[in-house]
Amino acid sequence: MINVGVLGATGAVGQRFVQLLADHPWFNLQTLTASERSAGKPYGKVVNWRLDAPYPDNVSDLVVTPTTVESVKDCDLVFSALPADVATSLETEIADAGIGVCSNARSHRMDPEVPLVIPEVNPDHLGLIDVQRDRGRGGFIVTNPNCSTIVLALALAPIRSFEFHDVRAATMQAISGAGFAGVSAMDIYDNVIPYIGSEEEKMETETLKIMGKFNGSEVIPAPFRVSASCHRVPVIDGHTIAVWIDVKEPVDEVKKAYANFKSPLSNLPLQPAKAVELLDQSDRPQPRLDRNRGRGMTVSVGRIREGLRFVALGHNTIRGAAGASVLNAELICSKKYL
Ligand SMILES: NC(=O)C1=CN([C@@H]2O[C@H](COP(=O)(O)OP(=O)(O)OC[C@H]3O[C@@H](n4cnc5c(N)ncnc54)[C@H](OP(=O)(O)O)[C@@H]3O)[C@@H](O)[C@H]2O)C=CC1
Ligand SMILES: N[C@@H](CC(=O)OP(=O)(O)O)C(=O)O
Repeated sequence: MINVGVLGATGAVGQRFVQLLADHPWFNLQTLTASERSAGKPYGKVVNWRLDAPYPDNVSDLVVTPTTVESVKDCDLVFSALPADVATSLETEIADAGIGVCSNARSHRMDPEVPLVIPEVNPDHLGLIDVQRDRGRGGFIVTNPNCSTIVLALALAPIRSFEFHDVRAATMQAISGAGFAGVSAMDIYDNVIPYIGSEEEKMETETLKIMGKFNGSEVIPAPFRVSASCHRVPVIDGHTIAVWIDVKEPVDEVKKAYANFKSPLSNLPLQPAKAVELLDQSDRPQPRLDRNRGRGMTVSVGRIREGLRFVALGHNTIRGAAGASVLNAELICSKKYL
């Protein structure tokens, strides 16, 4: 078993980590950190469990520690669900202290030596761990993408061998993406908010890094353009994206590419049977009906029409956050980086 901790374990993403790690076959969840407000008390006493999944009783007695390097010194690997302003320096210090960091935070995603990984799309980018180690780092930082970016990149993966230059995406993003205290009921009820700070820029840059080529020392970004428009909608979980892309192949051929898409992974505990699932019904995917496919790890694609146009959907705090990080960690272990 690999000893792991969760940084920011009481938050929206932190709780998802705890849910996914409490009974994980490879990882022994031994450390939970949060802010000074929560530190020193048993997790069961400070966490306000708000997931639609049972609370894992076996973590109740773990005493929450402050979020410091010292707190995680006995861990082999930590999962970070920290606010980005806290994550930036702390994740660096933890990795420099010899511990692996799988982070959800945006802080290091675009650092040239940090892999930004989706296991089914760019597993080879983990080679950047060697680049970090070659310059003397004992541990490593590996990141997963922004929650909208990961849905878009997985939806593009089955058609990446077709020629295209221009991807346009309009998101409809769930309120859980903003954290528990993120959007008030007065703001979101009966409403759509057509602005999510920096989200469009993240989709436009992260997608190109993920779908870029790793040449052994750096990632050369993919040569197409992404243009995004991001919107918050009154959905609890599940980000939906309408996509337009200048693929010239006929719809039937595109559908075949989705139907035939095979994940390159095998035997990772959290990998879904289908990373991308093509839905035939004319009114799918829908967040309430489709976000939990593959235990929240499957991205659903539907409404493929000439143009080329389609709709993609993924669970933003599972495939878009904690689940993405845990799958990255499983890949890291299977590649013997840990
Ligand atoms: N991949 C993705 O796209 C996604 C990434 N995220 C990212 O994940 C991170 C967490 O998001 P979310 O769970 O929504 O946030 P929350 O606000 O719900 O939770 C924040 C967590 O960090 C802790 N924390 C807050 N301030 C400090 C501090 N100064 N020092 C130590 N710990 C602190 C909190 O502890 P306490 O309870 O004690 O306050 C809590 O455990 C963010 O970086 C966010 O951007 C989020 C969603 C999707
Ligand atoms: N911005 C995302 C969640 C998030 O925190 O993203 P990031 O980790 O890229 O900052 C959302 O609102 O749904």
